Amino acid sequence: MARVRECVDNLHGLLTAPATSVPDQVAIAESSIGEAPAVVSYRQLVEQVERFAVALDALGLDVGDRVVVESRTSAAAIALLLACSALGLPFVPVTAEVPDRRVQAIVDAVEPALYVRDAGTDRTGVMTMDGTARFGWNEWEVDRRPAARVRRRREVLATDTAYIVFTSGTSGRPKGVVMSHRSVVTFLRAVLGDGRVLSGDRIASTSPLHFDFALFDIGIALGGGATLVPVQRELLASPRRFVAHLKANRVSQVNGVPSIWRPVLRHNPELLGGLTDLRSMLFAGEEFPLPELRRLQSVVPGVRVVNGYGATESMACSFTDVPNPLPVDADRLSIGALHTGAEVMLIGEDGTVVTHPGVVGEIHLRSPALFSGYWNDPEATAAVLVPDPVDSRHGQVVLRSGDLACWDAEGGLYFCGRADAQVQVRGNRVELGEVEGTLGNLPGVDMAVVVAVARPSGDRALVAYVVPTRPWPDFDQAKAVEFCARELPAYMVPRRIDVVSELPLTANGKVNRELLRRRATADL
Ligand SMILES: Nc1ncnc2c1ncn2[C@@H]1O[C@H](COS(=O)(=O)NC(=O)C[C@H](N)c2cccc(Br)c2)[C@@H](O)[C@H]1O
Repeated sequence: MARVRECVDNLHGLLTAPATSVPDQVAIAESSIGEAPAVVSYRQLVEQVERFAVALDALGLDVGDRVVVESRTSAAAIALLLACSALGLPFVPVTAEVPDRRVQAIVDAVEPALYVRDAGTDRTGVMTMDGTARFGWNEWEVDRRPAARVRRRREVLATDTAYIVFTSGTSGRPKGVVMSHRSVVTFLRAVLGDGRVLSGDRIASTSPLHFDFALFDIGIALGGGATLVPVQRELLASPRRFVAHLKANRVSQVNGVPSIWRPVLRHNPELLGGLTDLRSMLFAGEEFPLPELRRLQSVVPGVRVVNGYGATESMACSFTDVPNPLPVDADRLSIGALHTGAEVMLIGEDGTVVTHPGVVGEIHLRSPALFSGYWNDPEATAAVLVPDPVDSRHGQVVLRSGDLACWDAEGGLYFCGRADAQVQVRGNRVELGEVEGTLGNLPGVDMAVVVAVARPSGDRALVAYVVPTRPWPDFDQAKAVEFCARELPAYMVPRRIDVVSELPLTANGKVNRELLRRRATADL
């Protein structure tokens, strides 16, 4: 079987490089679940990668054959992903949190040559047509060998697929984001080049392996010769255990979606003050509600907070420091500090480039780290990898993000919601985020989510869900509606405002707006 050559861009090469310079540096610090060693050095990681590569090679797969890996973020899983990369086998990460129906849809779409799951999981509801195996640290068990195949390929190239990550895709049908080694390595090198990771860093990764945020964490930690500290999902629900884990591992950086901070901010914010090694936290995936962000800054005043923005289709594109402390009158965060080697254009509805401050346009990303396309979906691909709106003659495509934003006079770039989050209410365009921002200013409201519900009349009604800063015995809905009526035009005032103790989350930890929309439709 072909093995990637040293000089060819590949995740394996980038993430195992520190084994040459700092072989005894800890690569991954695992809470000692099962028999996996508590810490794994770069040398030990590379040895395990090699064992998996030999095992995979023995199965006779061909470059490009997909391997579905079901696992939590672990040293063994990372070693397996890197072994797949070395052999040019695209990995498709799934986790126990992904329901059978969705895993089946992914398996049916990618037709994996091999489905490997970590010994800790057992999933019976998924039919696979080819090879199956189980793995662990120093553990490899083939249950069903993959069918024999002709090996057509002789080299692993930078343009070969590193991974396919399925996104929920607002349209409902999951779309497989196909990322090449060249794209993801180019992106990670740029972020590392911007000096975001120091080799002594200990980076807590709180995202599930099926979410590319986890792949980002693995990429910058190992690519930067730092230490990755996986944080399992069950720890996030318990503030005491979450903080204890961060402290025990002397974590210097915590990466995750905004919701990972919600439980500790609500129940035990004082615990965060004890994290003396914590230097920075990076959030990404959705906007951080400003009341919560202010509270977070107040309990960890010296910690750098970075607003990471970007889509799986380019992994990410900007990392902007949040002003610390956030000015009192700030009602939005910039996403304008692009990593080196990327450029954003705002395109107006008329297709021209928007440069005037305050004018909203759709973010188009020019970058060498763009995805190859959606797996087996050329139409969806053509809709987002579009000709360069400035000059299409050179044939280069840019990523049409679906996100709206505007510049300010100082070059700050401000997120103005998803293009598909613009709704028409009684003929008026409403940016749901604007209504959410206003509700967020209501005293005692921690965060607010506003959804638009289609009415039989064809019009839309706005329904708001607010999370109070503390248990709120008698939320006065009339007063809240009155507050909105004073602050917003009539068509932007929610029809209902419900108090919820917490908001439903997606498998990636983002607010589950789709579920709230369904709930609002049922309630109305
Ligand atoms: N910082 C923000 N403010 C506001 N809206 C954000 C932010 N980050 C996203 N989004 C939204 O999420 C969409 C994209 O979702 S995604 O494809 O699932 N990818 C993601 O969420 C995660 C993303 N790949 C990623 C992974 C690792 C590091 C970083 Br840094 C970013 C974007 O198009 C935006 O609409």
